[in-house]
Amino acid sequence: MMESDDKDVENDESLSRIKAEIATLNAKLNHFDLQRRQALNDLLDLKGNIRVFCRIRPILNNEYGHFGSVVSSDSTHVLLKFTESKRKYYALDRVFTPAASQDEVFSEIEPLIQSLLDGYNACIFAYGQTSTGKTFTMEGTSEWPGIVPRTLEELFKKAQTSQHKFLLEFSMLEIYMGILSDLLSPRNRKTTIRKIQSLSIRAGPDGGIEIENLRAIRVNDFHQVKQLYKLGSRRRSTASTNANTQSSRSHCLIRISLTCRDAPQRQRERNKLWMIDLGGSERLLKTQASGRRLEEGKAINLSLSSLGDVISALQSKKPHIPYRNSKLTQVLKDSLGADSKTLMVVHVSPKDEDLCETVCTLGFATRARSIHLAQEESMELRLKKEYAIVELLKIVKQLEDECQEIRSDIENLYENLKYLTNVDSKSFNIPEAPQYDAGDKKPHVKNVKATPVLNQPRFMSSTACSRQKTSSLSPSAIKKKVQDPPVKRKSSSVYADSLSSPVKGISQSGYGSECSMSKTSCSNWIYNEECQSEFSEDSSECDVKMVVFAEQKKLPSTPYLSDKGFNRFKDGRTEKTERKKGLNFNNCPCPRKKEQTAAQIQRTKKGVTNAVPERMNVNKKGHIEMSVPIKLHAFDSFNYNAVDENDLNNDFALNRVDPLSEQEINQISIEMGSLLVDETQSSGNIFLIEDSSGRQDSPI
Ligand SMILES: Nc1ncnc2c1ncn2[C@@H]1O[C@H](COP(=O)(O)OP(=O)(O)OP(=O)(O)O)[C@@H](O)[C@H]1O
Repeated sequence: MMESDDKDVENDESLSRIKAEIATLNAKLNHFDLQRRQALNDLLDLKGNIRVFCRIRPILNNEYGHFGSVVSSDSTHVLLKFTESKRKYYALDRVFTPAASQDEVFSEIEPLIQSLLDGYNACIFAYGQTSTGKTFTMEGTSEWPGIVPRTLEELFKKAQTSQHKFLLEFSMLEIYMGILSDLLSPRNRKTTIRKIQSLSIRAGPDGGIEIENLRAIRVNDFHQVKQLYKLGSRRRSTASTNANTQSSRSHCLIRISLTCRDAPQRQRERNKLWMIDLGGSERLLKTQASGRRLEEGKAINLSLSSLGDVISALQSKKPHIPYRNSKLTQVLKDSLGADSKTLMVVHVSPKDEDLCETVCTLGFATRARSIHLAQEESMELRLKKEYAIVELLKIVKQLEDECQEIRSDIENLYENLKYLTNVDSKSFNIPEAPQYDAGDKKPHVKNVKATPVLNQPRFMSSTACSRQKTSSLSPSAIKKKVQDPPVKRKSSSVYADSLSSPVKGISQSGYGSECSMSKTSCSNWIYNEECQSEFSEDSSECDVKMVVFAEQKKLPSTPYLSDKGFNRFKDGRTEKTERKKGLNFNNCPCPRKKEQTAAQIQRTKKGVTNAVPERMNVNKKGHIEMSVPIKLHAFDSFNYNAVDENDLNNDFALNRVDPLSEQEINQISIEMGSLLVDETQSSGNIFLIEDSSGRQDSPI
């Protein structure tokens, strides 16, 4: 008897000891997690809250013509070769060559995911001329999944291993000719765009933006979200155009809302990520679009122009941000600017004949990065910034490892509890975590040699002493040090690469001839001889005229570049070509806007806003959707717009998607011409259709 009592006491003591240890570790975890969060945010701030990448599309198998005028001169510059002597460099945050894999592109997106879990809003855009690979980058293929599926998968992985509970909701909508429609709403096969309810936008009680009646479907795992994404993608409006047989005719917006109630240290309780495959910018004259395609093109161009206006106004910290100019910018109002992170991947074509559109796209990209800031930044400051980024990356990695180690220690202790008591250890009441006193146990950032990102002269590299000094700084101190250089002071979100001479040298390039284009990008940028562009807030449709600049200075040649392009013929032969004296710029747009009368502006605006679309999901033949064999899954509830308070704190990780039984599936007629949610049969359930036809176009 005595022996058993002794054992009980011993057991109790062990239990209390383990519980106390768990509490201490929890406190330690919170402490390090907070530091990691701070370091990551500093890192992203330093990189810039609005980052712009460029992806050059590879030459496709069936493509022929002249190539070679668009090259990436290094990892942050694109070079356009207009003629032998006329070239222009564009600086971006990162340039992806035609050979870049989806993995490489995603590696730039990944840090953002942790930031999302930390409560920051984020937007990822794919921008570019039609057929340059926006959908490929965002959606990808089953073999090469793009940013959206990868981000969703990673987000779930991270949310599941986090010590906090997250509620994730998925929404998908498109903006087609100014009409907002829910891509996940229940529809029957005969639903046309006329019948689709156009969603309205309003300001929420907390000042955020709310889209009325947009479904926010709770998702518990990647499989669920994958089904929804597939459904929404199929419903998107696409059509065959001269430029692309499967051209997206709308902006497709995916929204993931994250809610976390048990992490007061998060930036906000509810935040969101937008992933947006923008409609392709087009030169309407070149595509020779007419009728509906023309109207679609105009609507896309108009809203892209408004997006450019907003990003530019945010970058230059204007007091007025013109969000109201388009539905697209209205929807994104609370997710652009402030502490939100924005990533824009602009896409360009490798073809010489698309060079004019490429100029426009890169003009848009440069504006989004805010060129005036780039010009102000000195080489010294840039080097400091690069160095600080390397240091912060190390700190973030170290803190992440630290947190991971603590998490596994906690898991082990819970296992011990379970062993001692034979009860599910998570149901134990662990005391409130005491404040963790870091003392001198703060994660020590080793004195790491700076890896110069640029080839800097030796005299500019840091000394052992200065490295020692910098490494011992806290993340915020590192950021501050870079932010507050002795000469100039600027805010963290506006760091942009400064460029040495080539940019200015080339800026006086002379390429000209009169031309006309849609206003999407070029018309809003008026280049002067310094290549400083002024921005026009007028987003109306207009023609533009080419300006002839003074003869440019000869550029120093770079080892990366070849003056030869090449032709690819229909029969597959290729031939190297000397660069011609000048490319044919007939009908080429140039970045100067032609004066427009008020009446003209009014007329064009009217033309766009009055257009009423007749159908949605139009396929090549003009039909809605297509017929495919399907499998059905049921979701437990469809209308998740209002989230139940109690649900938030309960089992987030439950798998709530139950496949329907064979019998149920048989009961449902699946001989339909579209992927639809049949309202008559659903009785509150959503039926998701999985394509079992082996089609290769689904992303995941
Ligand atoms: N990086 C790439 N690697 C391989 N193929 C690519 C790549 N980028 C684009 N493509 C291919 O180019 C074609 C056009 O791409 P996509 O449809 O993604 O263009 P888009 O910019 O979305 O066009 P739109 O604006 O008209 O919808 C597709 O066949 C796509 O598979």
